[in-house]
Formats: sequence, C-alpha cells, structure tokens
Amino acid sequence: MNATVHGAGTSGATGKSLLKVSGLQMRFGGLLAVDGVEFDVREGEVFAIIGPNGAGKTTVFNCVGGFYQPTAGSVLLDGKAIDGLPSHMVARQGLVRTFQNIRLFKSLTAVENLMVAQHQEMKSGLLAGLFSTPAFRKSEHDALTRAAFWLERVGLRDLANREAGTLAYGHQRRLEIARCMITRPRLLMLDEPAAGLNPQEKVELQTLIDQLRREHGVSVLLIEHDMNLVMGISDRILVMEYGKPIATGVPEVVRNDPRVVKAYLGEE
Ligand SMILES: Nc1ncnc2c1ncn2[C@@H]1O[C@H](COP(=O)(O)OP(=O)(O)OP(=O)(O)O)[C@@H](O)[C@H]1O
Repeated sequence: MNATVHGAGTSGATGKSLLKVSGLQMRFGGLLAVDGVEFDVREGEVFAIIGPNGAGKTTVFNCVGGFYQPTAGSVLLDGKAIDGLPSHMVARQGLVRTFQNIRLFKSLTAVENLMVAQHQEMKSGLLAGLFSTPAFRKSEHDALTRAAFWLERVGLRDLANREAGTLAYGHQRRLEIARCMITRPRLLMLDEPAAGLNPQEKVELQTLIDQLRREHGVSVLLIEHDMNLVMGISDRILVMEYGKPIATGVPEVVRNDPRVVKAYLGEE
C-alpha cells in the first residue's frame, strides 16, 4: 500500500502541478525496471526520488527527460504530453537535466560552456554571425551577460576562463547546474548532484538549490543518495524499490515509514 501524504512542504511551492507522471512503465526485455510509478512535481517544489541501487530511479529520469520512450504511462509538463519526445524537444519545453557522470565540454572554458548552452536560443543565424550584424552583436552581448550572471551565481566567476575539464569536481557540478539554468528551465532535474562532493560542498549545494527555486522559481526533481541533503531540501519524496513506488510524502513521513526504513534507510 502506498503511504501518500500531500504535505504543505517548506518552500512555499504554489501547489500548481507542473510535471505529472502517471502509470509509468519501462521494460527492458524481461526486466520491468519501472512499473506503476506516479507522482507530480508542483511549481517551486523540490521533489526527490530515492531508493536502493537498481530501484529504477535513473530509468524514471530517462523516461521523463526524453532519453527513453516509456513502455506505458504518460508524462505531462504543464498539461502537455512530453513522453516520447526527444530530449532536445523536452528541453525546449523547459525541462533540463544534469547527469550522474558530468557532461560538460571539457576542453571549452566555463564561460564557453555557458555560451554553447544558449546557442539554440539565439535569434541570429549563421549569416548574421559571419557579418557580425548589430542584432548578432546584441544577442552575443546578452548571452555573455547571462553567462557572467550565472557564473557569479554558482560561485565560479573567477574561474570563467578555465577549461571545464581542469575545474575541481565540485566546480564542474556547479557549472553543469549553471548550464542548465541559463536556458531558463521550469523544471531542473538533478541526477545525484551530491555524488563525489565533500561535506562543505554538499552544504553549499543545498543552499544553491534552495536559491534556485526561491529566487528563480524553478522546480527541482532530484535523485540523490545523500539522506541529509534529501531530507534537508525536499518538500516531498518518492521512494522506489524494485521499480515500484512504495511511499510518497513529506520527509518526516517518509523517514518514519516502516517499509521505507526496511527497504532503504535501514540499510545505512
Ligand atoms: N538500458 C538498460 N537496459 C537494460 N537494463 C537496464 C537499463 N537501464 C537500467 N536497467 C536496469 O533497470 C534497473 C533499474 O536501473 P536504474 O539505473 O534505473 O536504477 P537506479 O535506482 O537509478 O540505481 P542507482 O541508484 O544504482 O543509479 C536495474 O536492474 C538496471 O540494471
């Protein structure tokens, strides 16, 4: 039985549903990696998916983000179906993600990574670029201003001209978040953002996520194994085991759910 509690959360999330996932199923040959997963993420909310290794969390992310076509179920972003859309189309709808294994252009600088991320959005075409028209120069200037803003926001201003691949691991994670945010998403999906971070960096990450949703109005969908971070930042949590949802609710409820304690928290 699902322990479903729709708590008020701590963020002041509006309560309006932004992402709605229903009856999600993903089969790989004979393996049902995800089955019957349902949840919604509200505007301004931080929503976490937790569960033991192999529970199906990443598969849910891949279905939501357009990397897999689910075998069954639906994914709606603001009421519009996005399941089955390729990931770049999903991104255009305002849903972007980071990856467990950081995916930056390692030989480009931090600021160049943020410029590339905006490339699709830029209005000027190739000819405008070749002839450096005023419209092109204006859009380049705006893009650079936004890049500078986001580098400052994630604490990387002084590292703007360093190649991404030479940045410390924690800095690369922050740059990846900036690269997502610069496209002005409505939903930011973070896949194990605290992996490999030291305790101080984890605290800074929690502060950053909180700022992103409070000051930039983004909703956050998170997969994370670090329970301190999950319990500290999430408004609601979905717990998965063997591909199925076993509990959804506010942190205090999930923390004390006997099935959750047995399946996951009890492992620690
Ligand atoms: N592309 C794939 N092909 C076949 N099986 C897969 C594929 N991706 C995932 N699986 C299987 O689906 C199940 C769920 O995996 P998934 O990576 O979603 O779990 P997870 O909860 O994200 O685990 P972790 O916490 O270790 O990242 C596992 O049994 C995994 O081996």
